[in-house]
Amino acid sequence: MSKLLRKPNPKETSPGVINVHEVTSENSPLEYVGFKVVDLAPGSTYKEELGKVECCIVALTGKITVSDHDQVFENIGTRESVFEKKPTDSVYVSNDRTFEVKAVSQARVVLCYSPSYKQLPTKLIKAEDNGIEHRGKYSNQRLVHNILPDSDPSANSLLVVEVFTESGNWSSYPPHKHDQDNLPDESFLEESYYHEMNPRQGFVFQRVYTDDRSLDETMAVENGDVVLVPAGYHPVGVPDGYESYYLNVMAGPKRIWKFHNEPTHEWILNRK
Ligand SMILES: O=C(O)C[C@@H](O)[C@H](O)C(=O)CO
Repeated sequence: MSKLLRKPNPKETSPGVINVHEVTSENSPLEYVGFKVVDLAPGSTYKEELGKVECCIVALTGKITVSDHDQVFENIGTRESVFEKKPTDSVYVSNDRTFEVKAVSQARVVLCYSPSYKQLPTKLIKAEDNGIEHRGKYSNQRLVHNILPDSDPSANSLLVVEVFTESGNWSSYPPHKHDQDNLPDESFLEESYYHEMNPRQGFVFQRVYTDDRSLDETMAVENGDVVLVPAGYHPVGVPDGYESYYLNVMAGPKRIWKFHNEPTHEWILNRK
């Protein structure tokens, strides 16, 4: 059984609030990245008191109202399905605060966590503030929405990005890693992948492997699964006929995304 692949495990934690995934440092190999997926029925409320962690609340689908008890962000969220391929709204809440998420409509919310000690202002990250990038060529094309990139100083550790990969294409490819705290050449960042596919019966393949192959897992990933990347290269391949979506959370000791491509495959980038 894979140590890195997590299947949805829905549990109702309060009326209308279903915890679909929960990745913590206690139940995973990750120390810097925590992650939850929560489904909310209309009118239901998820509440949380943050300790020494910061949180980025992503309105994945549906409409929500978020409050940190000082500010209220009403009716945020822009899409019914991630495959509308438009950016969505998120809210950054710093350590030692409490927050509430109330569902205006049926909603799926992603909560991204990382340890944090210096309190920062709560911030609404509007859909229109997401940086949009088209990366790659040939069968290596993907669309990226940068929700919390390292160029945005709103968080202490968290980096959050969503990636759409077309049918028959590859992403997080050529294989790259960020598992050495060796700046300026490479940063150490753990990573989580929350996956969806369109149509939903699809699957993708993700391999997570280190140079010495002490970690080498190739996973068949289905709709709603989470893949953990404590270290190593982590490419994703998408079969013909299916589109792939994933949301990445990255965090580590320094908030810099500096990756290292696997040298044997770097030629992929240099094709004319
Ligand atoms: O460009 C991509 O294919 C997405 C990846 O960069 C992904 O966000 C990742 O692997 C981050 O390290």
